Amino acid sequence: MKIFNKENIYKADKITIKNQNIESEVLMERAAIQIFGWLKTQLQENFPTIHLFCGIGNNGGDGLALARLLLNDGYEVEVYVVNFSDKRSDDFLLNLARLKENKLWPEFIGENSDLPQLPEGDIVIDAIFGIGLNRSAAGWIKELIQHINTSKTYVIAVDVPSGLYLDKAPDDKEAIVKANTTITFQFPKLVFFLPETAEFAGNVEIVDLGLDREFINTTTSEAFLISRNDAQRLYKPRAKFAHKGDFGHCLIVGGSYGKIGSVVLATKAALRAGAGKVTSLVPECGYDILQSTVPEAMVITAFNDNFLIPTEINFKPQSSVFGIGAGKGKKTAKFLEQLLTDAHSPLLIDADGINILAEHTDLLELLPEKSILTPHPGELKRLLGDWKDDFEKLNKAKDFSKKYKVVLVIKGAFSITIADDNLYINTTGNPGMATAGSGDVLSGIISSLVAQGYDATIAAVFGVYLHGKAGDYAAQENGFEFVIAEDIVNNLGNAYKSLFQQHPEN
Ligand SMILES: NC(=O)C1=CN([C@@H]2O[C@H](COP(=O)(O)OP(=O)(O)OC[C@H]3O[C@@H](n4cnc5c(N)ncnc54)[C@H](O)[C@@H]3O)[C@@H](O)[C@H]2O)[C@@H](O)CC1
Ligand SMILES: Nc1ncnc2c1ncn2[C@@H]1O[C@H](COP(=O)(O)OP(=O)(O)O)[C@@H](O)[C@H]1O
Ligand SMILES: [K+]
Repeated sequence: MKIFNKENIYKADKITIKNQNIESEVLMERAAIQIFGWLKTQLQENFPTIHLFCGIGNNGGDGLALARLLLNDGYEVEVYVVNFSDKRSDDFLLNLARLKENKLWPEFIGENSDLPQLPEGDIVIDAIFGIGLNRSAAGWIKELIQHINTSKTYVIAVDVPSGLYLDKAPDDKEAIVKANTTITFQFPKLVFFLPETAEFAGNVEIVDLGLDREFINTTTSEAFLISRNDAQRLYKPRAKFAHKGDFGHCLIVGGSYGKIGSVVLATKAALRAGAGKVTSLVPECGYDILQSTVPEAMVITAFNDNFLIPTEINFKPQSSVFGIGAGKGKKTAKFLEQLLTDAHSPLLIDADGINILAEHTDLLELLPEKSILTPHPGELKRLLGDWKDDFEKLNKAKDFSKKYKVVLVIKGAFSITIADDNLYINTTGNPGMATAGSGDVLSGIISSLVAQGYDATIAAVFGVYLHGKAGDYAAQENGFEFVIAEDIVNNLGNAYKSLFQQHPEN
């Protein structure tokens, strides 16, 4: 699903109004109807008091239209106009008049007003600012936002939590509504998925306003949210007469004394994700372990007991992983240099492989095009240096990916894959996956997809999706704490199957 920037969201509005030959207030009504429908479904037979805080732009207009729909359906509503300027939008004024026709006169609050009581258990609708925010909320508006945030109400943000910018980092985090749920219109917004700002949006619901399809389809965007529909399109079905040679040979290079388990996990993951053949290359101390825990894999060893040293590889894999559990000793770094120099296919570099690159930056120039790096934020920092906020981090990561022609996967909740100036944000996964070895599983999956012929960017995007989905299945039965990395491997089958189930279980 495309994530549009602010400019294109406004354009989509304009073009829809023109092509559907409607007034702008029709879109506002659609927006309000969608939120009303969502709220009604959630509340079922409950009728808590609903406090609606409406600004004076179109976000406020949405709030006023919603207040009318709720009122006419028998809900108890308290409507406040957050009266920060006299530049009211036309559709705000229209909906204010409609509300008054329905005999509801909102309370206007300003600099010297008392802040309304917000009893525990009530609902707050935040329609103060939407995408039109152009500076931080300050003064009494900030106080009002803090009043909402400290109340024990359930807060639903209309389109965007008020105070959050769409295209830059917040300059005052105290001046942003912390929503429990954000109901956003037509397009997901990037800031809802970035580590520093996701907490303000809470659960994100995307509702359809029927905006112009052709404009949406033909307008390019830099960022995409990857959900099931998107992942489904990436899947390559298997031919009836396929044989193992069709699904590539994946080489997993890693491990050191005490860290052979990482290679076991990645090897199993590569096999379960569908690679035709997998060979693992480990120091000699790993030989017996791998042969007994993963009999399906072939094993070769470096001529050293406890860590990897330069070793000749006498076959040409379709993909390779380097770095998991490898340590970053001098000889191991030399081996990475050898692999990079001799590479015939893209490499996936993870963990200590990334740490070696960060310490020997001359090796970066040797990365084969379309190689994949999968850092967690700590490893990314070693590679790129520090950043001041999420936007700077993404820009640095994009520059890096362009400079070295590689795919970067920034791991975490909502992992982000960066390639060719595009960002792909993953939606699967859960905190149960914050457990040792889950990154090793991801490396195995992505590299397996590359071996099977998936393009590197697609392998990364699809692999991250499947990994998260498998983690979701793993957590489903016994909760987050119980998940270990092996459970993610064991649920890969469920993750694949869920792509095509009519009603996936999660
Ligand atoms: N396609 C869509 O996405 C649709 C969007 N609509 C709504 O329209 C909203 C955008 O409306 P607007 O463009 O009117 O913008 P907003 O309603 O977000 O607010 C704009 C007003 O707030 C002022 N303002 C901004 N930051 C301020 C600050 N810190 N302190 C005081 N005043 C500040 C601006 O100068 C302007 O007057 C969307 O977020 C959404 O809620 C819907 O009405 C219909 C369709
Ligand atoms: N809270 C979370 N939500 C979703 N995914 C998560 C979460 N925490 C971790 N993960 C995923 O688990 C994996 C952890 O990888 P990593 O940090 O390299 O762990 P390790 O080095 O122990 O294998 C990543 O793919 C990451 O996206
Ligand atoms: K809002």
